[in-house]
Amino acid sequence: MADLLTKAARQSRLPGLAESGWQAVEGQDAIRKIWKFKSFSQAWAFMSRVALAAEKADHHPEWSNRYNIVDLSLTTHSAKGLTALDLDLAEKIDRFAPGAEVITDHGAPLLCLCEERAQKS
Ligand SMILES: C[C@H](O)[C@H](O)[C@H]1CNC2=NC(N)=NC(=O)C2=N1
Repeated sequence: MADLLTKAARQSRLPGLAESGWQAVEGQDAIRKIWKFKSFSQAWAFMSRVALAAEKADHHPEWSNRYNIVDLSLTTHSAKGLTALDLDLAEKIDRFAPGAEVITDHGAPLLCLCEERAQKS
């Protein structure tokens, strides 16, 4: 079973992930990132790559998809917190979405493409 991250590992690896948009989840030892893609097709292509990487690593995200938006959290259930498995997968996932907009305000309402279109018309 994977061990919880040591303080040293957190200090060396979390800042780089924070720089790319991963944020701590309140009340939980987990990290979360939200991407906004230009289309559902791009979001789904990203999710397909994430799914394959997750299955290969036998380590799976908690995530949701709303049209062109993907909201994904990582933690290790068996260790009840962050392990190297989460950080390794997060770094891999970052390579799958180079062009997407990263949402940094996790508390703000977020409009998907159809809601944006409805607002304009
Ligand atoms: C049986 C299987 O190895 C475990 O359930 C794995 C699968 N995927 C997992 N994914 C995550 N995120 N945490 C886990 O503890 C975990 N455990």
